[in-house]
Amino acid sequence: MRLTYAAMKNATIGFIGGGNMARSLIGGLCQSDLPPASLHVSEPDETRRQALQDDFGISVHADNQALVDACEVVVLAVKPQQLKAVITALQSRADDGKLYLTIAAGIRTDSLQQWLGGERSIVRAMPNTPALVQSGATGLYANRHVTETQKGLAESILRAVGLTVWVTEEAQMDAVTALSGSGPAYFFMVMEMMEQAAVKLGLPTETARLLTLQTAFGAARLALEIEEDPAQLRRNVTSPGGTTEQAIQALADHDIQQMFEQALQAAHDRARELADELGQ
Ligand SMILES: NC(=O)C1=CN([C@@H]2O[C@H](COP(=O)(O)OP(=O)(O)OC[C@H]3O[C@@H](n4cnc5c(N)ncnc54)[C@H](OP(=O)(O)O)[C@@H]3O)[C@@H](O)[C@H]2O)C=CC1
Ligand SMILES: O=C(O)[C@@H]1CCC=N1
Repeated sequence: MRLTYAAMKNATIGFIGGGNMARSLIGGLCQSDLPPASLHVSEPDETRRQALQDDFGISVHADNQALVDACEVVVLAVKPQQLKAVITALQSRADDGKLYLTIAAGIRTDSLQQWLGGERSIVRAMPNTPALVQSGATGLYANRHVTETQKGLAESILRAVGLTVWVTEEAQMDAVTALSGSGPAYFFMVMEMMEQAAVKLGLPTETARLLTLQTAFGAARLALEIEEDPAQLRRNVTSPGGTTEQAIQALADHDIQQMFEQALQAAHDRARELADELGQ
């Protein structure tokens, strides 16, 4: 995909909804060399709106329509349950050339197009909160009305805050949601549990946390930078007859693989349910 980074720098990008994920994306984008003047957000909660303006120096709106009128890329960052009401309240012409970038879990581009009316350029994206520190991972899917230039623009925006991957079938976005959209929560939970277990073994909380976080960071960095796959990297830690072997056996005894399969399946199925419940 040819990157249109210059196009991104000249585009006005507006977020409808200034909650957790929008804040992560906005924070990450502000650390790239995107001028804050090109970023807008509309958010009903005044305190949250003010905080976004104070923290990032971006333009804030109480009114979604004012934001849509001002921006060529509209990022739909409200909860899936809020999306239909937000979109159907907007006035926009089908030929206005705007790119709609939805980050809502589950909700399909066909539903959005129906609510917006007419043929619309819609990119469905599933980012994650590490975007705030420019270490995000985003899956992307474009509907058939999205031009190559708009695809480049969407990719540039998400690429500025981390890694991007296009999927070819929209259904795959529910798997991306279960894996990398929700994924940071699984790793944070493992960190919480490892820290608590280490405290029970006698380490001070602060020491346990530091060692946990650096170990998570080091493991991820090693897996990203070394050719060996995660299974081999795990074997490299596991000395025969040693300590890791016992820990891995204890995890296998509780069928941790099946637990992860069930967890990702549950997240995937919830994305489908959200689409079926809310997509009409
Ligand atoms: N959190 C995450 O890690 C990820 C979230 N997503 C997706 O991002 C979207 C947002 O999630 P998240 O940030 O967690 O949720 P939040 O609830 O934190 O953010 C949504 C924001 O939109 C505001 N809002 C509500 N109604 C309107 C309206 N009419 N106009 C403008 N803004 C409105 C909400 O206000 P109020 O709270 O008052 O309702 C809230 O501030 C969801 O669709 C989710 O699926 C995708 C990837 C990862
Ligand atoms: O939990 C959720 O529904 C959202 C989507 C992916 C991460 N958070």
